Amino acid sequence: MNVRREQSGPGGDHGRFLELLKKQIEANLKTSTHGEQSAPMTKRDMFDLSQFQDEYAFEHSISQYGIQVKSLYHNASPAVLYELALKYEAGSYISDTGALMCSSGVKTGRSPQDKRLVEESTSSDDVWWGRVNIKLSEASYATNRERAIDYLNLQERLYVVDAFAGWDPEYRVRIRVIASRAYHALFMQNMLVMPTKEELKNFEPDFIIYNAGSFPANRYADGITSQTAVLLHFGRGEMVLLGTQYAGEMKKGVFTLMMYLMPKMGQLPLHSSCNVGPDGDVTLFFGLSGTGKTTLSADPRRSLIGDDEHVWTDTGVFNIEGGCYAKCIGLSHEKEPEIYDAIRFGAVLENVCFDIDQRNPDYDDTGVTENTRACYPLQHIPNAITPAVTQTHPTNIILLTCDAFGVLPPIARLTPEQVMYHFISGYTAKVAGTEQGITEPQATFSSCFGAPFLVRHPIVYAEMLADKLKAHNAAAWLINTGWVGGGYGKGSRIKLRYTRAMIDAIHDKALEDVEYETSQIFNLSVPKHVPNVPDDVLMPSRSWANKTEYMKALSKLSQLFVKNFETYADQCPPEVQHAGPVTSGKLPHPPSSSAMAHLQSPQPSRGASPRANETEPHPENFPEDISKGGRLELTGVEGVLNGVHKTKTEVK
Ligand SMILES: Nc1ncnc2c1ncn2[C@@H]1O[C@H](COP(=O)(O)OP(=O)(O)O)[C@@H](O)[C@H]1O
Ligand SMILES: C=C(OP(=O)(O)O)C(=O)O
Repeated sequence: MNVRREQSGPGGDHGRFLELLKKQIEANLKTSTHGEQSAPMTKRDMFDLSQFQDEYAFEHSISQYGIQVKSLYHNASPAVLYELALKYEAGSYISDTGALMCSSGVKTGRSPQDKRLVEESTSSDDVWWGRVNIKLSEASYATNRERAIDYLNLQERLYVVDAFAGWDPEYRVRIRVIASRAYHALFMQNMLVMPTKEELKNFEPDFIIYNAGSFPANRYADGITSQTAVLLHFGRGEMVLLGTQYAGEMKKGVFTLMMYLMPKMGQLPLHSSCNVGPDGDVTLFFGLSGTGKTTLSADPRRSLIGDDEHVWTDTGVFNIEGGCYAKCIGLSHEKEPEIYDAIRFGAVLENVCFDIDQRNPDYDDTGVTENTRACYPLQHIPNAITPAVTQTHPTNIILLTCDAFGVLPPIARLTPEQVMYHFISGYTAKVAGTEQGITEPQATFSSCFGAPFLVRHPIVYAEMLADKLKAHNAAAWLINTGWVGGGYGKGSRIKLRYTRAMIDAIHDKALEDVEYETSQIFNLSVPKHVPNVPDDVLMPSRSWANKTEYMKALSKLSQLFVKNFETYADQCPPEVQHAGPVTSGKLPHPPSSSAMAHLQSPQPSRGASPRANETEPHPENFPEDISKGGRLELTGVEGVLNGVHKTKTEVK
């Protein structure tokens, strides 16, 4: 739809209806008396009472929130949004392949420290309060909400997007975005699932995003600490954005909503990508931002379901989103052809530098940010499946970690207990740019590989995953897409083609009959050979030139794992507690009971059984305290539990 709507002035609802009717009749008359002979009326010109009713209902609905702007662009076509962005939004251009290039201004990544959840009666008991979910009072929310609406009301024109979060009609949520920028509207039209004309009729949103990101928050309001505010109110079904125009906040706001809602419906939301093989086998790739979900799920041999946010339901998996949001840094046709070619008319390029004459993007230029992005509809990927739903349960679960210490093997097969341990731990690195203030990879524990988006306690999601794994017997793998041969600054990021070869080997079942060896400390089962990957890349103890440095880094990382897991240990069965690194021959925590207690220890039946590796040096040969000298430090937000720490969790 490409509808520009003029909103009513005084005269009340009835008056407005008549006014609309009059306008339409005049337009029809003009068309039918044009020229000597009656010009044929287009379908759009024809009197259509139902269209009036829809427009009327829409306007009525918008005005209920106090929005009084005259020009509303409702689910406008990409072409119209392009024109408006180019005309009114500084820093907007068309790229040589037809993408809309936009600037998000000062904020070029998410602002997790400015995210707040309103403490209110309908949701408060379910929330994992702490540093991820920081409380905000109703009063402070009201102040900032009003500020956002006041700002939106000052605009000449606003953009409204009505669309769904979720491809499965049973679980989808109706989202309305009200924004002051055409770029934000196009972004969300790509990222949400657009309704059909029929579905748009009587569309009453469950959740509204007020995006007033070009205007600062009131930093003197109680609980607000900067001019940026990313506010969620589950009771009201609302999100308010002030002081950030980074479009990723909206999509992650919707994901946060799904992280809250889906467990209420007994379904498991995951920060993961998903694709399907020619035989219908489904793979989920879990990972924090920058670990490779988008890159690795875009695979010419497999069909894409989605690149970032999914729900594993009782019947299969559905994508929450209608599009992808890929990182562009270092993008080339050679390395990532599907993503490169998806950047064409309809796609949004965010904060990408380009040649001023030719308008061709320079994907190597980090002049604005390292977090340059492309957002495009799923349909821009040649083998994407829409509706993005599969009725099959996953065969493979791949945990992606970007290890900036460079000590985790590039690929390891996990036992069910190890999956739970690593899922709960969520060890990875934040890559530069995705969050404000992160300028180089920082090691972090981001529970469930998505701590910034968790609403409930991580154990809630972990227990649901344990149930799914038990029921569907998926094979699980840990893939380190981070550093090899040394940590950040010394080693190098593992070549994408090697990671792809490992993923291919998983899908080709080429790792079922190879020999495995066990890595020390982490006790990970590592294949000795992977087709098209040099053997010496596979085991870190061999890929590091300096073995002493390696043992120091290994020892340090394992200590960090143990420390981090202390927070969760009392909620996990002994098998899961013992599935982490063993640093001193002593197991860190006493056994306990939990919903995960059904997990049993034996290795999964697939493939050859791992064999102990006799060649690796042992860290106890390197007794120095390396925690002082390490180059990488853990950042604080993830992995640290604050506030409510539930001893018993249940799905509500
Ligand atoms: N071995 C690798 N595996 C996956 N991605 C890699 C690898 N090496 C470099 N990269 C780069 O890392 C980035 C991964 O980003 P992306 O796939 O968007 O992550 P996510 O979807 O998890 O946020 C891409 O820019 C990709 O080119
Ligand atoms: C958009 C984000 O995530 P991803 O890179 O996973 O898309 C983000 O973390 O801001």
